[in-house]
Amino acid sequence: MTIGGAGTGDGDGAGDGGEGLKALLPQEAAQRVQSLRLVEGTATLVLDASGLPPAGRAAMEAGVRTALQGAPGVVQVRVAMMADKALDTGAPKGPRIVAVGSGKGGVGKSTLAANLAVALARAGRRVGLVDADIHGPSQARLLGTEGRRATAHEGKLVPVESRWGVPALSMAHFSQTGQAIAWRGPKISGALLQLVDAHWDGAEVLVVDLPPGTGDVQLTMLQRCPPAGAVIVSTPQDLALLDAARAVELFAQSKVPVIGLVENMAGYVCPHCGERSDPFGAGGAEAAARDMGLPFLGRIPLDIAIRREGDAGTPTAAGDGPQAAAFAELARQVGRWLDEHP
Ligand SMILES: Nc1ncnc2c1ncn2[C@@H]1O[C@H](COP(=O)(O)OP(=O)(O)OP(=O)(O)O)[C@@H](O)[C@H]1O
Repeated sequence: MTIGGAGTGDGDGAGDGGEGLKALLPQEAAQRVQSLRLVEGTATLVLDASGLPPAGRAAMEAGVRTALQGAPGVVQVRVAMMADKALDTGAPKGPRIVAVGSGKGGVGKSTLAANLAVALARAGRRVGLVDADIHGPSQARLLGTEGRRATAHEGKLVPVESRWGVPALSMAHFSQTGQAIAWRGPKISGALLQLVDAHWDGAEVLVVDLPPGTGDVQLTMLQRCPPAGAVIVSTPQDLALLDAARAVELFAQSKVPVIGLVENMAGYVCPHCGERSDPFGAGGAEAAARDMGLPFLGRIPLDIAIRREGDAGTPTAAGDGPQAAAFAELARQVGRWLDEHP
């Protein structure tokens, strides 16, 4: 398990099958490689674009694509151009972003993002929520804003208010419930930027619920609106933890600090007697966090009430039970991290 490995440890920035490819790049691009990986036909590059004007960035990206197209083993090329925030005039300005990510789908990342946002708001923070899961949005349901439509004002979107003190934007606020959104590449990136660069007036934190994995949305986010930090969600099983390590690596390669790892569905709470058991084992995520040198932010149990309240649009964190307290504790840690990393 490596963190940042190829991009930060060995000095040449290439790894996981990327060494040979780096030699094919135009010299200036090769010097700016922060990480380069080739996994199952997809070459993923992160380049340092500090100081380059927009036209220079576009030209460098085009040069990289041309150089790698048709190279041995390469089916697809993904390029993220990272710029020093002070120099990046293209990045939307606004609240600080806390990205909530996972390596794998279905681990409860959206549930966690919604409850984290509500718990931060309850703790007195001004917070907004972006549902960056463009293909499978779920935040409108989780916050009880299904069927509501986002509006626009002076060319920017106006978030939809929820009952929980958390305004939100989701593709579900634009499409019919259940309608699939079959967008790809640039269209997805454009949608994400509009959701982030909206009228988040006065919000200090924007919780962004990322889709699972390491695709276009993640790369756009890292490139155009880099998060202040990331929270990674995993279930306790080994396989989920391996995927979580990949998500951690993506952020680490892009120099986005990982605030910590949260274990969701940790232990089962019996709805009848309230007793807790551990069908998937205990302590896996905490040990994985330790191995990766990351803070462990706590456990949220598998509790049928969390699913029921999520489906009903009344987030658990807005209530008073033990699970609300668990989300409050998570929010306290994330809030403290933000205060300590201004
Ligand atoms: N701690 C929990 N206890 C009980 N049910 C949970 C818990 N966390 C999430 N769930 C339920 O698990 C299902 C998946 O959760 P969620 O949609 O938040 O996952 P996700 O990782 O965002 O999934 P996707 O990758 O599909 O977006 C939902 O039905 C949700 O209500």
